[in-house]
Amino acid sequence: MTSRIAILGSGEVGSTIAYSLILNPVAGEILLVDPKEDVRDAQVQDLSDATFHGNTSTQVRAGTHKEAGQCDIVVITAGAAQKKGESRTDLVGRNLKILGSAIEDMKPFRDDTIILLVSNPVDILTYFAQKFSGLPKNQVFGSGTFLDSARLRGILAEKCGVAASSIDAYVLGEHGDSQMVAWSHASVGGVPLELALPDTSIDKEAIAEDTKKKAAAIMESKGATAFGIGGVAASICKSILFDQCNIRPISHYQKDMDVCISMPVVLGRKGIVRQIPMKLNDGEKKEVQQSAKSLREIIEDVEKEQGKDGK
Ligand SMILES: NC(=O)C1=CN([C@@H]2O[C@H](COP(=O)(O)OP(=O)(O)OC[C@H]3O[C@@H](n4cnc5c(N)ncnc54)[C@H](O)[C@@H]3O)[C@@H](O)[C@H]2O)C=CC1
Ligand SMILES: CC(=O)C(=O)O
Repeated sequence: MTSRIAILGSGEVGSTIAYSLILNPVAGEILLVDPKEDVRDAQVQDLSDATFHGNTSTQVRAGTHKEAGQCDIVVITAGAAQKKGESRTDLVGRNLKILGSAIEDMKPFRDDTIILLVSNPVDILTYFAQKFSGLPKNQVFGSGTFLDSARLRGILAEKCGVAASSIDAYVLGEHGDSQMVAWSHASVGGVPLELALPDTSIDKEAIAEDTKKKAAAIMESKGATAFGIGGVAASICKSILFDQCNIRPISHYQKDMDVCISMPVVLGRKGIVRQIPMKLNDGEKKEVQQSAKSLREIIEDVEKEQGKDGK
């Protein structure tokens, strides 16, 4: 059977994810779902023109929320993006409302549908998407700090003169201001960073800060980010549909803290197969807990304002 990916939101991010999925074919069909029908249809036409390069059999068409609920993967990019000076968490009120109504419109879901959250604040929306959808928690997760980790590797690669693909380094916690870098696990070619690059001076604090601020720096000049998340979301979809069992830092439910934050997991056809336990040092553990705490406070504020169900 043809695999199908629905993308909710056909704006900057949704259309770029669709484009990445066409260039690196992952699914037979991509459905774009957006209440702005004129924009959606124009994106379908434009993207269809990109399917003629001979390397893809992917079809793109407009779809409904109901059809999305029956797809293999639903990628949610619906909602507002940050304006200059706004943080991701400033979007919570606007985007939670959109998320709630979009999920109701998609019901009933196929039992094995996977929901990938991209809209911000992605960790908070992932938490509520799990509640709203009623799907198993391993099937509802967010792109989280996979994008930040890619940014970190890119910066490290440039500083060290090593290919980014040879660097293993994770940003964990919130996809946002309280994120942290798990330096104790950073390695180059499997060798701890300091051992592998003894002559390279690395200002870890500055690198972590540049990684965190990269989205804001891009937005300052071009108003939005899209290509990075386009590649990241398409790669997540590929890990799922091809059952690749890649290890990725993805936002998912943490029972002990009752939040969704990013830690490394194995990603396969059923979604999150399992978490990879990381032996963080005491300082890093504290940073992750602090990050989770800041998200828990936002969740509690939302629940206080809108009732326990967040709607
Ligand atoms: N997680 C990540 O790493 C990243 C997340 N983002 C987030 O992605 C989101 C989308 O950003 P852009 O595409 O730039 O915004 P955009 O404004 O270009 O597009 C959003 C689209 O969502 C549509 N929409 C609204 N309600 C909908 C519904 N119920 N169903 C389907 N579609 C609906 C709108 O009509 C609009 O076309 C933002 O929240 C942004 O912060 C952006 C970049 C990276
Ligand atoms: C906008 C956003 O979340 C990012 O580019 O990281």
